[in-house]
Amino acid sequence: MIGSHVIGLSRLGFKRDIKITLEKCFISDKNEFHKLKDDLIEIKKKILYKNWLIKILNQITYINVGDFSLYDHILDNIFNVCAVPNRFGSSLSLKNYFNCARGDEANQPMEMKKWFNTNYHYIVPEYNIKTNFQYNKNCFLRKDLNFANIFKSKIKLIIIGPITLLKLGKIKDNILKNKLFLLPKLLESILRMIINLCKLNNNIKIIQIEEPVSILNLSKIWLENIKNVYSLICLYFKNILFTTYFDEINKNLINYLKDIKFYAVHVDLNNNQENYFMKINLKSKYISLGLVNGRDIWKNDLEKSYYIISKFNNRKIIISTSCSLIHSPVDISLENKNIKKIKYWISFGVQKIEEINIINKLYSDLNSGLFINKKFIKNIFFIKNKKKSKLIFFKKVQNKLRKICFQDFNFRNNINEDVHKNYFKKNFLTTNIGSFPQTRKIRKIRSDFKNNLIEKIFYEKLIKREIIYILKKQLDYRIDVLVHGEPERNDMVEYFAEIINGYAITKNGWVQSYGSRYVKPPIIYGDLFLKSYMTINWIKFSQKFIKKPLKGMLTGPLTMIKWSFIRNDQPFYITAIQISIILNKEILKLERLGIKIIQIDEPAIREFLPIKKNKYNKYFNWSSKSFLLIYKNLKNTTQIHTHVCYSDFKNIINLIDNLNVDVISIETARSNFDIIDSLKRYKRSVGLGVYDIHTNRKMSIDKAIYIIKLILSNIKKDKIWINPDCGLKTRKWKDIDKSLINMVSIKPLLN
Ligand code: MET
Ligand SMILES: [Zn+2]
Repeated sequence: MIGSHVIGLSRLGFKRDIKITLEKCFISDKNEFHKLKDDLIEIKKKILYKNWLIKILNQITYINVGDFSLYDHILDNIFNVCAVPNRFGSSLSLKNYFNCARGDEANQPMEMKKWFNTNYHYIVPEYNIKTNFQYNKNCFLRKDLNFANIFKSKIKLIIIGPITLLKLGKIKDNILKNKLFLLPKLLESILRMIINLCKLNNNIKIIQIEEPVSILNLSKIWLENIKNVYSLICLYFKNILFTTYFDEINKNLINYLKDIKFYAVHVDLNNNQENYFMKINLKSKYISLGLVNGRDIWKNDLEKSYYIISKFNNRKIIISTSCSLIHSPVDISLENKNIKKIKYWISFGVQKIEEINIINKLYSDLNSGLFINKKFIKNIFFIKNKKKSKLIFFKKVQNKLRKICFQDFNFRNNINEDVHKNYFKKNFLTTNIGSFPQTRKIRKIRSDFKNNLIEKIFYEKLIKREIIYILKKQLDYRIDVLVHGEPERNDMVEYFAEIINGYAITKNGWVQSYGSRYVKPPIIYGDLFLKSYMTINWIKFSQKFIKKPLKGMLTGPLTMIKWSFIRNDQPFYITAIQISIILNKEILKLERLGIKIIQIDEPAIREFLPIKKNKYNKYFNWSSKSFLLIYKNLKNTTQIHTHVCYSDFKNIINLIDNLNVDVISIETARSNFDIIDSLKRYKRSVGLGVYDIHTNRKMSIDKAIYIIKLILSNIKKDKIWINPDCGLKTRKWKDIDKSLINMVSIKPLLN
């Protein structure tokens, strides 16, 4: 058998075992915390134990220590080297670890950011001139290593490399000019840590140092430093597994690394990248092939994997997942009838580990017993079965796709601005982004209906009652353009996915988003088409009750894809176009109903941006095309809004411009000067998200006015709308009442 390993494993437990205790810890006082802590550690041990056992049962060469985290692995690594931000003091306790992640009475939490192009958020390290790295002798790794001794297995120690730890961090003072200044001390602490941990447990046979920043554009000075750091590390340690994932390693970096004697270099073969990696010439003894995709949910095509391996026949190889399995749900065997029809095409985390075992056996001994051959044959069967399944291909959809031509992309070139102005004559129009508080009552109505406890008619009656309440509230606040409030939607993507054919919803397919927050992305498995209209019923009803304009509310194709698991048998953009065709039908129906404004949310538009700059244009091209298709045959008098949930749109301002929407609503509550600058180039209307809905604090009138006045230097007042910076579903009525009154009250102060 050749060697095998798994880059990382899910930390949720099979049934989100850790969530409840974790969340209790977040809100507990000192005494309670003390008691809860022991429970938490017990749960963690159970999860670790199961994770190790799965690997052992599947004959994976190494069990992992260092891939578990109670909140986030970057935060763990910050604690490993004592880089706690000053405002949280120097304590390395678990309580302080949670304080850093969640904030405490006095301090803002550390920032979170999306982990490369995934939906996982990591905690952003903070540095300043005084950051004093040291090896934390009580780091979590130590305890986990002790515990791992119950198995006598070979251990793979996992840490985040010093370059990634620095590069992803933020400088928090005005003195430190260059993060690389901190590198020597950081490197020293990491070396000390590895030496100490290896002394502690001599089952550590291999050290996975993750440097995902290797896929980014790196300046010469960073490249030189990576070379120096790893030359030194590999001088001390002969068993370093240099680990990259998500994309190709930066070409220039390969030159810098070519003489370093790594034990192995791990590469992600997820996107047909084998040809790229076949050619790279590194001195590592082994190449670790990330064959089993850690980011999708499809069965590995074992035949294809075998073929890829054969291309590397001049190298010594180890077999692995492309990246950590935290991006994939835990175990398909927990699924019930919801995805019964497609279950045999799917692999979640546990099944992916089994696949590594099969690939390994296949490769090592083609004549291995009947058992494995059986699994291989079964795999070939299911892969073939999927390729021609009637569940996937629908002639009607395929025909529509084939017929799409240039004229179908409505560029909205001849928008009549005067018509738009005639509907809404005032400057600084106010509106909302869509959702309103999801009260316990609303959730119960939905879950009762789902569990067949109430009839459809009754369910609709109850939801309509909620809509009326939300509409009345907005009239009280004197909002100009109203929304129905989305009480029928749990999660916006899941809501639409339930209605669209070709989508499946899992029961337990949870994936960590951050800390104790998990998401359950629906699965797109086949051609997408509508079973019925998706929003019309609710909008039609709402419209009857008000004279003021009502905004229709849809989710765009990019978000529908990015927040789902998608097909691996066709490119993204084909799936996007299928969604756009559906949205087109819906939007035309809304127009026919007399809805004059329609919002198509695209909160994931930025997350989709490829990692490599040279892929930006391709993304801009297909994503804007799919958006323009939604407007096919739409009148130019219907006003289109979109909403994105972040302010950092420096790199995508051109893309947003190409969507040809009339109004884009963005987050400005935590505004910085970057947005104001970016807006200089933007010629259309902008909805300013002046109310920060991510905290339960009341909206500040002064701050909002200050920001709007700054923005007025770049955008005319008849192009400015005022709104919260996202939907209000996570807020309570008592929080939003005052804030929305405040929001409307700033209008007269601006005119
Ligand atoms: C994550 S963006 C959310 C937009 C959606 N319309 C809402 O208001 O909830
Ligand atoms: Zn949003």
